[in-house]
Amino acid sequence: MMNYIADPPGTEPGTAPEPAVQAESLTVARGPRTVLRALDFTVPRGQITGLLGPSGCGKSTLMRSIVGTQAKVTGTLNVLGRPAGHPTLRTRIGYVTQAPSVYDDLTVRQNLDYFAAILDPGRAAATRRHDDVTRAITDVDLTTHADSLAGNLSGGQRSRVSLAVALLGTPELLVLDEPTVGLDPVLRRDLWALFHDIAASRGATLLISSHVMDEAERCHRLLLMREGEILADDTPDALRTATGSDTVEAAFLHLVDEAVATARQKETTR
Ligand SMILES: Nc1ncnc2c1ncn2[C@@H]1O[C@H](COP(=O)(O)OP(=O)(O)OP(=O)(O)O)[C@@H](O)[C@H]1O
Repeated sequence: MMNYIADPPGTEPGTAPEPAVQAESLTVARGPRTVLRALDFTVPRGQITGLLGPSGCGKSTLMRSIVGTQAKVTGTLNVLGRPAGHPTLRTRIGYVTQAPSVYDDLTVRQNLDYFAAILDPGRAAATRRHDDVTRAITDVDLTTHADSLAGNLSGGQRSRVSLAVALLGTPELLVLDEPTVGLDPVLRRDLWALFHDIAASRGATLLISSHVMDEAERCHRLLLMREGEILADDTPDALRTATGSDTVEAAFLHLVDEAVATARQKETTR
């Protein structure tokens, strides 16, 4: 069962804002296995936090827990001041899964119209929806493809349609699961510029997973994961300095070696 922490002291106007995500002893089982083990971390508001770690370490499971679609979650997990999965969070969070979730037989604009109508139903909302859809298509640079069938787009363009869906309704928290996989370097650079613009101009919080370590350098903060645990929770600069490394990749490898050595030491002293 999940617990809920009431707003911590210090959230009055003029004091530090509460984090976008706050986890204590967050544990998740998938099938017979515990895939996230007693995680404690926070995701600060208005910044880009990168969730980095090797394939299978639990990044998607952590993201699914935050957006409220993961079963068997225990411990405490607060999102935007509510327990994860709370119905009022639905329109406040944008979530992009690894597989683009778009309808191939609809155009880009029709896909967005459809999802916008689900988010904000009713005839009176039609004008608002039209504006939201046009803005989201512009944000992801698909204006010239607005009337193309999604099924005729490239993989990268389809990923951007999914991202545009997540941008509908101007969410406060964007959870993006490996949004740049398979994209060419120019598109990756442009998407990261868009992520920074969303954080800076709208004050949105972005949690972005990747296993490409050079993308870590583009984040304000990093959560480095390995085998269901968080190895480090800090800024790229602080991680490089603490480990005496030139890159985040080298810092990550340093931390992995340290974790393996500590585990071995524990084994031998048992
Ligand atoms: N449906 C499932 N049932 C049981 N175990 C699962 C299921 N999905 C994932 N797992 C296991 O949970 C662990 C974490 O998986 P998860 O998809 O969260 O990792 P990830 O870090 O996102 O990996 P990737 O980078 O490859 O997407 C893995 O060991 C995986 O085998």
